[in-house]
Amino acid sequence: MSNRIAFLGCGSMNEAILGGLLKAGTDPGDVVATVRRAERASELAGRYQGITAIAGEEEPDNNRQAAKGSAVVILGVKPVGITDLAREISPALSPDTVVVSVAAAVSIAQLEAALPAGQPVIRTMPNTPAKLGRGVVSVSPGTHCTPEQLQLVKDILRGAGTVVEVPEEQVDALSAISGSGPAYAFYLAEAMANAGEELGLDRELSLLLARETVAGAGLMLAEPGANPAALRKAVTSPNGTTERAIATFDQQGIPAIIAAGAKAAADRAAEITKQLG
Ligand SMILES: NC(=O)C1=CN([C@@H]2O[C@H](COP(=O)(O)OP(=O)(O)OC[C@H]3O[C@@H](n4cnc5c(N)ncnc54)[C@H](O)[C@@H]3O)[C@@H](O)[C@H]2O)C=CC1
Ligand SMILES: O=C(O)[C@@H]1CCC=N1
Repeated sequence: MSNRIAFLGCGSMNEAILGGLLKAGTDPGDVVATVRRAERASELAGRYQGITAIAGEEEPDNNRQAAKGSAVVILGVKPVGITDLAREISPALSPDTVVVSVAAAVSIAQLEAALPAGQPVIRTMPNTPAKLGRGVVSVSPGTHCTPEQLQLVKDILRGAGTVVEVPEEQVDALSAISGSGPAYAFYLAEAMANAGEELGLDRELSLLLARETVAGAGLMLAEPGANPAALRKAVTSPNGTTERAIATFDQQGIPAIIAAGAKAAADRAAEITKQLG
């Protein structure tokens, strides 16, 4: 078996994983990516020198070509298209190719039903900081995935960030925190930038302050053993300005609002799973 990794459907998420893996030292010669449009294939091939990118509008069997002979294929299309893609590549898969899905809400059972009997499958839930090697990626092995195959995929995904193994029942909850979570952090930065403007700062300055502050705080959180509550307390002088801000957030119910948002994300995943039935 080769070392080849195929990224089928290389949009935001699969490109982020691909970027993280290359940054961590994966040989670009071992990477093949498929997309729909030729323009996007050229963009990827230009950005990541040495990979192969094949556009469906030029080579309609691009996904099968890429899957054939690959050790691992990573399905990165939208949930609604993923079982069709699995069926499409089935004739090109060797029995020991590990099929990895990054799709939210698509169950291992749904994936396995669309693939040849006995095909090893791993359901994952990554996030976009994978691009910098700072993502979180969950793995949940399917029925036919051996411990060695799971280890191989964990070792590969480590290039994208922290790998955690979770039972499939926990993926929707995990997705509501780490899968969607980067968007929550960016949303906070947007809201802070707007707040600064309302306080009279220039738009550009306010955006710079918000970006650098959220990024700097993120780096502190990334230090080993970091505790968000302790870090927050270190900024909060007794009877000072931060204390007043946090008290206002608490009074206005921000923690409950965040919990409600996360629950809505997890509920939506369950709803999509049912719809895809
Ligand atoms: N964007 C994110 O932060 C995260 C996304 N995901 C999952 O990743 C998957 C993809 O999401 P995004 O990357 O955001 O979407 P996207 O739309 O950016 O990427 C999908 C890509 O697949 C291509 N594509 C569609 N059908 C194709 C086919 N038959 N053959 C080849 N290429 C095809 C599209 O042209 C597009 O470039 C979804 O299933 C989503 O649930 C999971 C975690 C986080
Ligand atoms: O919004 C979504 O459905 C995907 C899954 C987690 C992040 N993005």
